[in-house]
Amino acid sequence: MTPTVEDLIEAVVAVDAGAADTARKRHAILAKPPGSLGRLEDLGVQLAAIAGACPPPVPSAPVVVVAAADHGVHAQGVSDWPQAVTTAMVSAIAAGRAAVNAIAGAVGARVVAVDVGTLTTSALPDGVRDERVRAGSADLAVEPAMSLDECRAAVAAGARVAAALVDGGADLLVTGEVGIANTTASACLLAAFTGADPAGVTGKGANLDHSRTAHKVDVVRTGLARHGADRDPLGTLASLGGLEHAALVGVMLAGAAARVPVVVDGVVTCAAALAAVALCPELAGYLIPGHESAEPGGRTLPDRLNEMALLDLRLRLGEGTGALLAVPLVRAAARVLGEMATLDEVTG
Ligand SMILES: Cc1cc2ncn([C@H]3O[C@H](COP(=O)(O)O)[C@@H](O)[C@H]3O)c2cc1C
Ligand SMILES: O=C(O)c1cccnc1
Repeated sequence: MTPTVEDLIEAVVAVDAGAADTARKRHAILAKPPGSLGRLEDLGVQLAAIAGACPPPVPSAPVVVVAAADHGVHAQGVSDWPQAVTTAMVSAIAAGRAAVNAIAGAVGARVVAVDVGTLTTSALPDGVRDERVRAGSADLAVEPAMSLDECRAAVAAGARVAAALVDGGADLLVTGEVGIANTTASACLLAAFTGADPAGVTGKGANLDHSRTAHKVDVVRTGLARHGADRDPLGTLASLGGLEHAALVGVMLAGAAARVPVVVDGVVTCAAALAAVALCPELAGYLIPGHESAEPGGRTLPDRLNEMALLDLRLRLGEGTGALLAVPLVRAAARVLGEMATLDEVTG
């Protein structure tokens, strides 16, 4: 039976403060000046807290889940790309030819594409999981992007995929997405969940012409105004988010429920992460901000987690590319705790 959103939230337990403490103490006695591995030390502590063990396991089977969906808000002229590009990119990913595939290959991660709601009605390419809830979300500027039931179905779809991957041995989940116009929906979620002014979290996405960025901000304002301020997190996600955002919320919740770390990518996955943390505050301990997107909302999740992102490479693509590049850092942080000698051991 597919778990409900409430079941998923309930299944996430707080990370282990005792294991975190053990990791902090270990860092203090390893053969290095205490604190000298900086952000990597905090990451090691987080991995220990997630696993409930120090040293934490070194992830050996990372999987990037690329959730794909189309967006009705495209009708407002917020992206310079036709919606057909979403489906084209799903095919490219299935064929192993997208940026996410190249980078996943470089860091030893598996790529799993999940179609939660493209406009395509024909058969999906081999290897793409068909979890389509509906053919694209509605235009958030004029009506709720999804019904609550559709939103719940998309969360459940993502959770199903993540649970199956973890059952199959995945020990690090990496979030990715494609969906033309999804930076508009993301800006709505970022503004709704942080209280930021839309102008501060809305950017050019996939190179929207500069002259139309102000219009994109207006569309985000319209969506926020139409949605109302007093909705609960699931209502906010349904009204303003995309099907891929909802599916990624499910991936994050199911990953955390299985005590698997989840690496978050750029602004689109950050928007999903903020929705997920609003639904389930305990989830925050399982999220690793992989990189800081060059989009204006790039700092929202790191700020919410009170932690710097692992990388800043001026990336602004999505697909999971930035989060994947952080995978070697996650492995390194675990290896430091598991493999280094103590200062006493080396000085005899
Ligand atoms: C060829 C291509 C490949 C992509 N891969 C990721 N995105 C990224 O850009 C899109 C969001 O930007 P906007 O909101 O401006 O439409 C999403 O598909 C996102 O994953 C792409 C965009 C394009 C054009
Ligand atoms: O940071 C991102 O996730 C991003 C930026 C631009 C376009 N698509 C995604």
